[in-house]
Amino acid sequence: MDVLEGVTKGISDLELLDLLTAPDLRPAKHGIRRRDSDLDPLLLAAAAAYGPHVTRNHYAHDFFPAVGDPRSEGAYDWTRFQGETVQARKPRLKYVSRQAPRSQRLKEQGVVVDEEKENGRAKEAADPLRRSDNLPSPTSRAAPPSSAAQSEPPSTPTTVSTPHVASSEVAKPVAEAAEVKCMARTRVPTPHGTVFLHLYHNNRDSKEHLAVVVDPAQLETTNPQIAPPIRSRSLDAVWSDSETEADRITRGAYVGRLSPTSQTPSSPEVHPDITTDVIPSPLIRIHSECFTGETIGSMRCDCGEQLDEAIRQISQPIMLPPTAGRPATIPGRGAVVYLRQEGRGIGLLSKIRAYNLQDLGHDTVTANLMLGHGADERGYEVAAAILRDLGLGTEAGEGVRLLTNNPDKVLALEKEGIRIAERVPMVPRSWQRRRHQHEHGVDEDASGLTMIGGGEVHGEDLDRYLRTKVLRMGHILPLMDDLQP
Ligand SMILES: Nc1nc2c(ncn2[C@@H]2O[C@H](COP(=O)(O)OP(=O)(O)OP(=O)(O)O)[C@@H](O)[C@H]2O)c(=O)[nH]1
Repeated sequence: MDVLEGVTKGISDLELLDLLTAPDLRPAKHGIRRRDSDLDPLLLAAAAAYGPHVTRNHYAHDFFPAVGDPRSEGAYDWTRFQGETVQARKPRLKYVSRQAPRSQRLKEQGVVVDEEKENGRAKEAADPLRRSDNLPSPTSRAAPPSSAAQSEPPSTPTTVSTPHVASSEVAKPVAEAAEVKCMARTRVPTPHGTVFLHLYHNNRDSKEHLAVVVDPAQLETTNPQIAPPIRSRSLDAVWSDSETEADRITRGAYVGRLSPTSQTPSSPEVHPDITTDVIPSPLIRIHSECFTGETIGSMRCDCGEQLDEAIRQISQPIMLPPTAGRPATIPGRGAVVYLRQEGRGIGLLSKIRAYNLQDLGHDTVTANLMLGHGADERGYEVAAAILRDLGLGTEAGEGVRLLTNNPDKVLALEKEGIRIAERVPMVPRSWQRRRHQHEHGVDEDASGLTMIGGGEVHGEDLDRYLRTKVLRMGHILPLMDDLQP
């Protein structure tokens, strides 16, 4: 080693690699014999390129109980592990640290530690765009300290030793309410008028849920807005002392219309909780992602049509009771909360498989159950948090009119504390047309109904899907059995 050390002092890793593996090693000069390395130079170089933080020896780690035990089913392949049998169970080796965390040891030694800095949190706190600030771990966080504890001055360093508590002994975290943060907002012109697209992060999952806010009156700067603006509290909040006006405007925290000549950052004070008797509660739709229906125009379901129809209905001008000095109508207002829970929460892969089971004759509910899923695996906590952030359905503000036929959605939102003033039915366009034809004897096609795809969705698959929703999922929609297709 000493010889090598003398030889290699001051030369780079690459030169060393060259020295050990080159065919024309210069033994005479360095005084050492050439030896062919068993090691692949590329492997050596790759190993040298990694930093010291990478643990390379995982074979002794207890990743999964059966791994490495050739007697167990699924040995060496944890995906095949079927669980330990009672006979085969051997005492599990568990790594338990006997050392308290560094911060605690330093405290015990009387060293004052800036914990924020130690944990690198100071920067995170100042930068709300950092992911960890917006996406806490999917497991529940511990309940925040009580206000009394928060107001206590920092304790002086003490030498009293606190026993190190194993993580399993730490008090169980209290279930938290879903929290959301609007990361960005922008104006989007649509066939139904201008909407504001809001992108949210939350503390429940790592998905980017969205809110499509219809409130074009916010673009008007000349006429005073009669209804309270639908704006995100978390977006309009000041995120840090160092945030500039340009930062705020780039993430969409502005008022009025943004243009090269108009750039007015918003302030947290732009959220009056005004309620007025003359303006109907905003129309809201909680919509779940459906790639097939919304993107490729699948006619197995009416999801694409529902999304479009919701934005259309919300965008309709609102008639006001005639009063002197007030306009007869105001622009439509409301929102579509777009949740990334594809396939009623089972995901696209399972939904595609479910479609094949439906082709075999099973309905949408049975197909889900056959795949080991629930009929509906969705949750509405994040949707409720988004509505609260937009000041919709809150105790202080207005109630909402909810566009849905699904009674479970209404109950779930009410359970989350959302005030629902009215349920507004969502009647499929093809059923509206057929009822109209039946009642008026007019052969009317779907023109006149605006839709991104240019028409309504219809067909046997759709009718079967809608019937199942009514008959097996309790959706509130009059059936069309008596009418001709
Ligand atoms: N698993 C499964 N999901 C489906 C199927 N067809 C549509 N979906 C999903 O169902 C969801 C659509 O539900 P929503 O539009 O929110 O409607 P809903 O809860 O049924 O009730 P409404 O509010 O009355 O429309 C989307 O996530 C679709 O991907 C299907 O056959 N199987």
